[in-house]
Amino acid sequence: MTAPILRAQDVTMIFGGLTALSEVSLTLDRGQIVGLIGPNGAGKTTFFNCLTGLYTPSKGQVLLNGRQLPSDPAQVTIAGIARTFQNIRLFPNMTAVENVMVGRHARMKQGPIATIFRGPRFRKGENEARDRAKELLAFAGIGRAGDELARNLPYGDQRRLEIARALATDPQVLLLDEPTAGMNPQETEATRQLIFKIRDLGVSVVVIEHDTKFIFGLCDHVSVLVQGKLLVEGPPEVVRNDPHVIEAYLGKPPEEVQAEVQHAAELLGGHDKGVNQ
Ligand SMILES: Nc1ncnc2c1ncn2[C@@H]1O[C@H](COP(=O)(O)OP(=O)(O)OP(=O)(O)O)[C@@H](O)[C@H]1O
Repeated sequence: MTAPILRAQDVTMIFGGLTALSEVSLTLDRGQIVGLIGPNGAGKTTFFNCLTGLYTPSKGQVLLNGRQLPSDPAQVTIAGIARTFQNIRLFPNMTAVENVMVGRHARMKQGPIATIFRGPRFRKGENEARDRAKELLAFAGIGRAGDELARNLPYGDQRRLEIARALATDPQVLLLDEPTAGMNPQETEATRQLIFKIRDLGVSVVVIEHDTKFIFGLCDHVSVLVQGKLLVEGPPEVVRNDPHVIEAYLGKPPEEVQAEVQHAAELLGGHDKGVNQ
């Protein structure tokens, strides 16, 4: 068995008097898609921030390929972790291609002299970055939008553009924070297929989403955070039917939920179809 690509161990994050995360652990294997769900304020984005060097955990550690994560986000990108944000963060007045090229520059080795004088080596690097950006836009399904300003793109395409830009850094691990927020069902399904394609490239993915149906139809493994603590984790079919998870979402006590699940199973002739389908 190969070692996990990413391992967060007992990550705790305290802001003043508020414990936003308490001893949260997560293991991401190569080629795996892991989902992170939980109610508002559960600590999901804070956890991503700990995985990208934006926050240094108060306790615990994050290991990428068995090595301690750098504490600087730019170094984390170079080490192989890329992310998208809950609120889209594009350069609105740059074209789609230029936005992706910004991601590509994290990987380029242009020295300051080459950049200042814009010599042949600089131009070669820029041309390569542009070609790669176009490839990635096509991969993300928005190849036609290369010359459009980011701010003029439809919302769903902006989200895809963010993913293309993250991929331009050649990540081993991609963290997606609510990639389908605000999308219609067709865009959501297209995003699900895009994430499968990304996984097929060999990139391991962690996804935060409120849409549990999307998560259960996408992920190999799901972790549920509630009030900064890991409530349940496991395969989607196990997590989906866990009464504590249903309680966290529906606000009902586990016993009541269990009774409802039982009742529904009886009505369906003994076939438990699950509650969140
Ligand atoms: N920089 C910060 N300083 C102080 N408190 C913070 C900071 N960042 C997050 N928090 C607090 O930590 C808790 C977890 O927030 P976080 O944004 O991680 O939750 P979330 O699960 O991503 O929520 P949502 O689903 O609404 O995005 C919240 O109580 C939030 O107010």
